[in-house]
Amino acid sequence: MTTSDSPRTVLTVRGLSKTFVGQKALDAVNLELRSGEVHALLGQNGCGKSTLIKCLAGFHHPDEGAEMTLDGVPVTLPFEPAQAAAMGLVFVHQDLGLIPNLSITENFEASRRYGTGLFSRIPWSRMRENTIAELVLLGHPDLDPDTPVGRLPIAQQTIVAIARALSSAGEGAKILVLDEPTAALPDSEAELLFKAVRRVMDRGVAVLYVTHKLEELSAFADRATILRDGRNVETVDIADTDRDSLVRLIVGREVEAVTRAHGPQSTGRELMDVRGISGKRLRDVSFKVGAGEIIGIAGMLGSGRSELARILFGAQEPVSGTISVQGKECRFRTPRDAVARKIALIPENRRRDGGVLDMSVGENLTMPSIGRFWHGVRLSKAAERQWVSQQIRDYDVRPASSGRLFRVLSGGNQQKVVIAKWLETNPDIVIFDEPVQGVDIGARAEIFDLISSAAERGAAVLLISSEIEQMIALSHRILTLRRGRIVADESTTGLTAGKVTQSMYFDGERTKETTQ
Ligand SMILES: Nc1ncnc2c1ncn2[C@@H]1O[C@H](COP(=O)(O)OP(=O)(O)OP(=O)(O)O)[C@@H](O)[C@H]1O
Repeated sequence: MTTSDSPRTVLTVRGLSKTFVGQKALDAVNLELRSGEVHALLGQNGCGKSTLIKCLAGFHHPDEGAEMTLDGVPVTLPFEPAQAAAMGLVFVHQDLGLIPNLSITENFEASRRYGTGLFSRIPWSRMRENTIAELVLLGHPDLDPDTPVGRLPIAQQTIVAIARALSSAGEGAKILVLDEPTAALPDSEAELLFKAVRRVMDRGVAVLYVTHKLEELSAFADRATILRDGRNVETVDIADTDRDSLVRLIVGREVEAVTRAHGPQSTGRELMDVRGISGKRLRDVSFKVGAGEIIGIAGMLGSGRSELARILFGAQEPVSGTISVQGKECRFRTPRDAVARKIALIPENRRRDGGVLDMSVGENLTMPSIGRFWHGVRLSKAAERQWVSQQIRDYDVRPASSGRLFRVLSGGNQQKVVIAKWLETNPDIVIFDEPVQGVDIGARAEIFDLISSAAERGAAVLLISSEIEQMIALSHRILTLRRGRIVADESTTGLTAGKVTQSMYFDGERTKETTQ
């Protein structure tokens, strides 16, 4: 807590339940937020964090019987999103909702006037001044309000989204809710965001902060409320609670920290040879990967990591260079070509690229493996059902229901479905792009096991991740990309996260965002 005033209770929520068809997502949840605190909301995937936030935002209406006060005054439930904003509750979701081609000022204005005659008779100079004022309050006088937001690094885009949300609050912001703002940020950029949020706390705003990254909490959060299966477990002071205790409260059992999980080194059988690949960002990228080998790929956002994944999976054609699989040169025009060569990609953006939102969990799981249930001209529905139930159990997808739409699964459970669906095709080469983004502390360990087992089974694994320490723990080698080029290719024996981070950023001239 950094504010000098003694904290007051800003928000109380008592007995809040939310029932969806066939499922109680929240069961009599209580929450109390104080002015000037960062209050973490923690829990496993599917425990109800987003549902609670959406109830606070007026997006979901809670079941009858809940009570809420704001600054001691009872709030009439349910309310609509516009009322939430007018009461001073502001939200920054993982999808920041910014329009990349518009300037910072235009993004501020777009959110304010959305639906009421966009850009008609706008006093631009005043708008620009207001935008600058809001950015200055967050400690960013350096941000030019005329810059298109798509050109900013993600940390600064998040700061713009926070500034915009704060500026949109009717009576002034009382509560800022941040839903996993660091999920897509490399650890090295998170501090920039924390600094901005500390300034928000200094204004006496209560910050409700959802994260799965427990290591962030000690430097940043004051208290945490932990949910499990839609119910309160406990509210704790972070300063008095060590990491192991937090994990126990979240998961309900001990979870081993990631150990160095290297299985046997490459068997020496080369599976893929990438030579001189260039693309929009990539420049002359070459490497080989063998059966049983895990290669970690490090790099800042924009370094070309995800472009590399797309090219190797046939989702983008390279400008030049060759890809050979098991000694045979291949030209991938579409992902179908790559799948035919037994390549799988677990993509970064699972909602957009990973699963079909309006198909069921079962249909998503069987999509790439459907061939195994055809016996001649007959599709064995019973065998398919049995297989789907088995996958749901093996990958611990919650709730364990094959008929549920992929769209309504929590983020981490969507990720488990996408991983299951691809690993069950028995790929020779698997590319994981940020596989544990948004995944809870218990399921992370399971996903790391799945990555190791894929290599132990003889697959070649490419692991793109912003979590450098864990990537070193799992991989045999790390390739570091900077501005589209491989700048380091190192064995992980004795390699430190500091050294990798330095290669990611440092080329004599530190990038602007890391020096502020
Ligand atoms: N619109 C909906 N219809 C039906 N069920 C839903 C809906 N939205 C959420 N759920 C269910 O409610 C439960 C809580 O989901 P929620 O998204 O709140 O979890 P979460 O704690 O935010 O998870 P994560 O950490 O993975 O984001 C889940 O079982 C989810 O499937």
